[in-house]
Amino acid sequence: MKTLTIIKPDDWHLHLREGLVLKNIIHFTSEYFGRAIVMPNTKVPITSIKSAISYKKSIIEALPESSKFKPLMTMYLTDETDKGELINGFKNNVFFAAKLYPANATTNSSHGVRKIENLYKIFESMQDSGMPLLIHGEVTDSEVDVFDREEVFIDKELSQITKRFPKLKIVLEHITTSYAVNFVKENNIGATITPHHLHINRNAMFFGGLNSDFYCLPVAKRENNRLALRKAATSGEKCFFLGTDSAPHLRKWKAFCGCAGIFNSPVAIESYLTVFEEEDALDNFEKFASLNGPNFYNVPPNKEKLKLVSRPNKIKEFIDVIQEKNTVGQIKPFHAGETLQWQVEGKLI
Ligand SMILES: NC(=O)N[C@@H](CC(=O)O)C(=O)O
Ligand SMILES: [Zn+2]
Ligand SMILES: [Zn+2]
Repeated sequence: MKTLTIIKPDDWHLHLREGLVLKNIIHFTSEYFGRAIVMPNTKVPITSIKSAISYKKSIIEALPESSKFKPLMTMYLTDETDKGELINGFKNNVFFAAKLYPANATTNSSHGVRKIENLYKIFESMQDSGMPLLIHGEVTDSEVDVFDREEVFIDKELSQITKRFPKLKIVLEHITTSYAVNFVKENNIGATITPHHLHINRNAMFFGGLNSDFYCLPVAKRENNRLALRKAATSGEKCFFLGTDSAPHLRKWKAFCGCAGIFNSPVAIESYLTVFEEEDALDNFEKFASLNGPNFYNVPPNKEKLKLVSRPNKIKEFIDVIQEKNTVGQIKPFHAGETLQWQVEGKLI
């Protein structure tokens, strides 16, 4: 039996949600990842030190007993963001980073930023204090084709930001195109890559009829882009690191409104590993999962290890959301019903 032991990974882009969903899903991340950057697009977004502290407290209370998992909090930038609040929160270790959602670009982003230029003063202070800027990189103009929104964002917005703020620590989140891969490499910024964008191309959304299970934002693109992402992720290059963008939506909502987001935390490590094995790059997995992120963010890698075993691993069709022993909802995980060939030692889903 093939095994692989790596330094425990971190998830540099994660949605934990709140309340019952948070309580039911957090263990999928907290058991197998040392830290995670928690996205601030909760129903009422995390826009202040106070709300970040209380959200962090609810996450810690939801953790399994004696868990050492560390949630890293982010502040949701809006047109009204107060620079003092942001930088103070960073200097006092409340915020690990700031998150930029162009208004209405994705799930729960209606409070996002309408004119990015208006944030330039804030970016200057972030650059001075070393605070990372995490970006959902898509324009929202209705004239721009949904499949072109990442590229247009890079040309219209990101290239301006990198030019004006060359020392600002920027992560382009969940990249989906070869254009983004090249931009990241050439401009000294970082990027997260999700498991689903390594496995599916845009055909998946039309598999067996309109299929919202594979709908996320940015949407998966053409096959040539998927191949470029696989090459980037498995290259071991320092600018690319693990960020699952695991984004749970209850089945009833997903089926009803087709909301954007794929829930992959129950299978993320196994899903990535499948890709690394297929690309004959298992040797680079630890870099992508456990070393490149800490290197980018200037934090030490985790001390613990994680053992991965090559054996058939059948993934459940649904993860139940349980309240006082009753199933009150379900969430479909990525790879539902498939059998993967890797498993984190001791994990059953
Ligand atoms: N990726 C998604 O499709 N959805 C995310 C938001 C995001 O990361 O853009 C969500 O919060 O559901
Ligand atoms: Zn996003
Ligand atoms: Zn996300």
